[in-house]
Amino acid sequence: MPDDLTLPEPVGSFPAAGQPVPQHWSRCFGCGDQSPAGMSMSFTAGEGLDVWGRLEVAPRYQGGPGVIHGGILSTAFDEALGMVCRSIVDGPVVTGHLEIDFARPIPLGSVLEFHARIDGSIRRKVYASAEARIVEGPTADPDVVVATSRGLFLTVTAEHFEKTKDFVDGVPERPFGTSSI
Ligand SMILES: CCCCCCCC(=O)SCCNC(=O)CCNC(=O)[C@H](O)C(C)(C)COP(=O)(O)OP(=O)(O)OC[C@H]1O[C@@H](n2cnc3c(N)ncnc32)[C@H](O)[C@@H]1OP(=O)(O)O
Repeated sequence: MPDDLTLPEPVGSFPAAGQPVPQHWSRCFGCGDQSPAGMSMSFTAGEGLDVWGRLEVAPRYQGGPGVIHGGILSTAFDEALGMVCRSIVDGPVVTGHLEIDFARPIPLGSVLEFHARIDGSIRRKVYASAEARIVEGPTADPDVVVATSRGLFLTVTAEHFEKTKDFVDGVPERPFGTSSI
């Protein structure tokens, strides 16, 4: 992480603490309510430049026997880190770099809570980090961090999605948020 990062003020469009952070795109696999095969993650604004996220670990997310697939967990972190970028960016962002540390097995049937925060930004780059805890399920322990993540997100303009908008899956009824097409 660069050592000349700054911590901007929150943007006016970001919800107040404790309020839901809306999906950024209804067809998003991570958070969209028009993505039937998706993960339906939900998010709440934190007290500062942070968000809380929730994922129910469905049986279809299985990787090894009885545990979440690492790619699913990575997707959840991608979503959580992208969501927290909305606290300081009033426009689309995309993932440039994503790191995950898998600390503990996560059984199917768990409910994961994610806490993501802004570490700083410079130019178009936003650095964010997050951790996950199991808050419901067979091995729930809110004091144990089961995985952590760091990511770099780049602000982009609407033109970023221009080349792919013809490939949108379905007709979105509710296009809104930072990466609406
Ligand atoms: C609310 C939103 C929630 C979203 C959740 C889900 C998010 C996603 O999954 S998005 C999908 C996955 N990501 C993508 O498809 C992005 C694909 N990649 C790209 O389009 C491009 O590489 C992109 C936009 C990231 C960067 O390209 P470009 O805009 O040309 O940036 P570029 O000018 O090269 O670099 C800008 C800066 O970022 C840095 N940078 C770019 N990529 C990286 C990288 N991978 N690692 C480190 N630094 C990088 C550059 O070094 C440069 O830094 P500096 O300002 O210090 O010179």
